[in-house]
Amino acid sequence: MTELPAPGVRSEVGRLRTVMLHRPGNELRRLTPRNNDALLFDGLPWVDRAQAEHDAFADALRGRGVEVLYLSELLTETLHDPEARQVAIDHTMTDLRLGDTLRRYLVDLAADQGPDELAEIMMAGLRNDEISNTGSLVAALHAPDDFLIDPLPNLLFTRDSSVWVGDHVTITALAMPARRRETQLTELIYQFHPRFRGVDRIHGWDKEFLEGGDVLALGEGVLAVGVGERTRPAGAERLARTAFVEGLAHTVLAVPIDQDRATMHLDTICTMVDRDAMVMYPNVAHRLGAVTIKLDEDGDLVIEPMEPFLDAAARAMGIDRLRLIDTGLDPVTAEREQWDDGNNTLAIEPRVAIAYERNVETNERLAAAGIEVIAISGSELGSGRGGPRCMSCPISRDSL
Ligand SMILES: NC(=[NH2+])NCCC[C@H](N)C(=O)O
Repeated sequence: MTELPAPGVRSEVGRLRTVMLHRPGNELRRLTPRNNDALLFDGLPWVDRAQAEHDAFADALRGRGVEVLYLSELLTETLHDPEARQVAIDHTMTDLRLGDTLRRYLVDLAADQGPDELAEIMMAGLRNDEISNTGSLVAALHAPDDFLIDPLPNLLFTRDSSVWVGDHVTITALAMPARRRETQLTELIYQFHPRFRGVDRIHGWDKEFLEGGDVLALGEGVLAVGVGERTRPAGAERLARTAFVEGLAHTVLAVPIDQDRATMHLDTICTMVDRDAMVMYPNVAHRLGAVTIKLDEDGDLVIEPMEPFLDAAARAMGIDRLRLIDTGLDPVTAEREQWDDGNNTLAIEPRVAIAYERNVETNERLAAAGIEVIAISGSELGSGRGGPRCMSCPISRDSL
């Protein structure tokens, strides 16, 4: 039997061995023009096509020797464990909106389901017209198509709901109400799935907001954490302190980003494509700043004054210069391609990255800079505003 690659991620570009994806499922069929904004989608994806695009993404990874794990399969396998089932049901049903009668009904209903059906309820949610008479005022007064358990269409973006820092896994705390429940699922998987037995977990879904799309492993022991619409300063501070104390990092850069949908995570602005090179949204490249955080001998955080991100990053990484791949685009093209996740690439080894094909100009500039671009189509996947990096959670990468 061949050994499974040991879990652990210490860079953005080390050879990718294992990744967790989520093939979009019925949770996407829940999106309507009335709920898509709250559920953080800019349109209504054609689900069959989104699945086909996602299968092509997974094939591109497998074609390069990457092991693809699916969140839904891990979840279903996890739900074979009676203790995990109990925790899953308790967490899913804590919502105060339900009231005691409906909660009791739903707990019983959930307890009767097999692992597949229970996983499906946890991911795709439950509508009022999908259950029968409950004797609950809450159910009686809700419209038939109201959700009693909300669907999780953003599970697709596995980047955000957990992030490996060295050999520890971070259970993140997602800022938007539509995504909060996602990290209860990732916590369940990492806590109970046999594959992850013995793995140390840090942070937690009940902690300060911290999203994986904001966390970049710039190099061994160096993290950059975007702080903006999603990750809050307190979330970045807790991650920094924990990473120092656990010996997972020696330097953390906190990087303020605009609190806008277009720049919701640091990885919508920049991603690494080589040991010492990034592709970055040109409209912000030279005004991005960073605050360097370290730990002193007394165990106190040392927080340095703000300086240009590229300088702070190079110093922390111990290199002369962090190369910026200048996409040299005019500001309008740059803005369009940034919106379509042109800067959100997934490196599978140094100088090889997966990117959306639609960002023609950004991809040309990457190729001209010596980066092999594996282009995938994302016309439907992109309607949730996330690219290849957002749609992947690396579990194992080789050290550089
Ligand atoms: N790492 C990322 N950039 N993730 C993108 C997440 C997109 C998702 N619809 C959201 O709004 O949360």
